Amino acid sequence: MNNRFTDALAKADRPLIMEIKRQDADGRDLLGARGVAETVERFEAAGAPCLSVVTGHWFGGSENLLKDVAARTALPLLRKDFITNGRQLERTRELGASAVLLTARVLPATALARLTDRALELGLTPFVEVADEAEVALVRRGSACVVAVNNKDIAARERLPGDPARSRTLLPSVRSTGTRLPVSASGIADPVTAARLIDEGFAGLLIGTGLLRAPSVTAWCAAFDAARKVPARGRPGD
Ligand SMILES: O=P(O)(O)OC[C@@H](O)[C@@H](O)c1c[nH]c2ccccc12
Repeated sequence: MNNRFTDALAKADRPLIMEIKRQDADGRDLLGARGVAETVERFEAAGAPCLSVVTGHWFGGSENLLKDVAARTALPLLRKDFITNGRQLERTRELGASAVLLTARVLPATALARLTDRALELGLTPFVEVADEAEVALVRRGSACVVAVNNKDIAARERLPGDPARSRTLLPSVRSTGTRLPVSASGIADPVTAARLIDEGFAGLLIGTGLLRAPSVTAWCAAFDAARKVPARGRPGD
């Protein structure tokens, strides 16, 4: 099985899944003059272990964006979209991703189970996003998945601010799914909040807007490293 995404995240000193997203949920541009090429370079230079690419049209994404990013980097890629069928999973692999978002909030339980199995069959890591206890209970084959708590509400199209307290509350049950990679996702902009989530036991964080709007990704990461109680080993640039 292809575990490139999970291996890279598990080994990372700075376990930040940096996200490339064209627009926020209100249609405001997030890439600016930098465009895709420079954004990928900035994230790679900051030592990202893997990247997330939003192909969902709510956020200005497309399959071409994933193709474009895959052509520019060898880092493992997560595709973020609203996946509902097996054909989209096959396409995700063809486009060069090694992990795929499955959103518990928008999928019937049977579909979530079927898509988890199919993703694993195809060698894709399911990145299962949950927002409450009932959704955590739907996760299957957790030990083969990344299980991520979404701090924002996808049903409100992520227009409301995120609340990292949701991640804290759900961490014990997320762990009980068997995942070795609990992740906190969305609405994390401040490096000190990010550091606390890692100190509290999250194996990774998924950050889009916060890093895309940061004047310097390197400076953001330095502030994150400095705020961590357990320092990262052998950081790039040390
Ligand atoms: O930009 P943020 O607040 O850091 O959020 C990132 C990510 O979690 C968000 O883009 C996202 C969460 N669920 C999704 C579903 C589809 C597309 C995108 C998403």
